[in-house]
Amino acid sequence: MSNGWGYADHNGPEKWCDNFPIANGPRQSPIDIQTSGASYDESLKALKLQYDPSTSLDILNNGHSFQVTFADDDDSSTLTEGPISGKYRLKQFHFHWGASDDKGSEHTVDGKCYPAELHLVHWNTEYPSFGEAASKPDGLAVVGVFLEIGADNPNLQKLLDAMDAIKCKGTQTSFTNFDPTILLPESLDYWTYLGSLTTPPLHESVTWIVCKQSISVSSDQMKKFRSLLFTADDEEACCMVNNYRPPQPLKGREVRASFK
Ligand SMILES: NS(=O)(=O)c1ccc(NC(=S)OCCc2ccsc2)cc1
Ligand SMILES: [Zn+2]
Repeated sequence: MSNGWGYADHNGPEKWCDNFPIANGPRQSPIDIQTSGASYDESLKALKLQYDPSTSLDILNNGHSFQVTFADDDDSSTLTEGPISGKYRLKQFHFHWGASDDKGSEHTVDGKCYPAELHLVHWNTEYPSFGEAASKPDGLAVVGVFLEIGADNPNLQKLLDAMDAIKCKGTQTSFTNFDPTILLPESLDYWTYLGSLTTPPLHESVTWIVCKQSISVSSDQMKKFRSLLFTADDEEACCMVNNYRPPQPLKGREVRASFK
């Protein structure tokens, strides 16, 4: 059985450098965002997220998280402005979460962990495809949104309802007419820095855009995330929890804030 990467002791973040030496590179993600070290940059524009719900295709358990994939063969769902130049197309969104409500996010803020983090993954249309863009220094832009324990979030319900159909690794189901805009917080104030994919292949190709404001999720809704499995239906069941990489060294990078 291939010993692919994962989040267990034998194949987790501390072992990724064995097969992906960039894991110890100069611009790895996530990071701890130390708010006192973030500098306000008045030249940063507001994020412009324009998503067409008809581009949502399906929801997949890929054995590391669950992701909703979007048609990206035209500019129907894009990210522009913000810290980036040009136009980036939405490819997919997914989440990272913990085994309990006290952990689960990848980025942290002054050492604070959140129970989950949403990543909206976009690729630079300067390049012909996601796969081409994924290895370029300006190839990707990921918008990160923290989930914080509070009231039930009705905007997560369609995702939660689909989870019964994608319990095991490799399962997927149609997931159409979904507008990811409903997952964004009211304020789009953000921190931004140059980083990487937070899972192998860990390409240092991501402009990270982390929203300051979180969205809510209830403890019960988090339990539904934790009902997913890392494993396929013919394997011993292993709950999909703690699928997050811990913060990585900043190595002198600048973190800018779009807000005072
Ligand atoms: N957690 S993350 O947002 O940094 C993030 C986003 C995408 C991916 N990887 C994807 S979508 O890979 C698709 C396969 C691929 C193709 C070229 S490089 C990887 C990994 C981590
Ligand atoms: Zn992610």
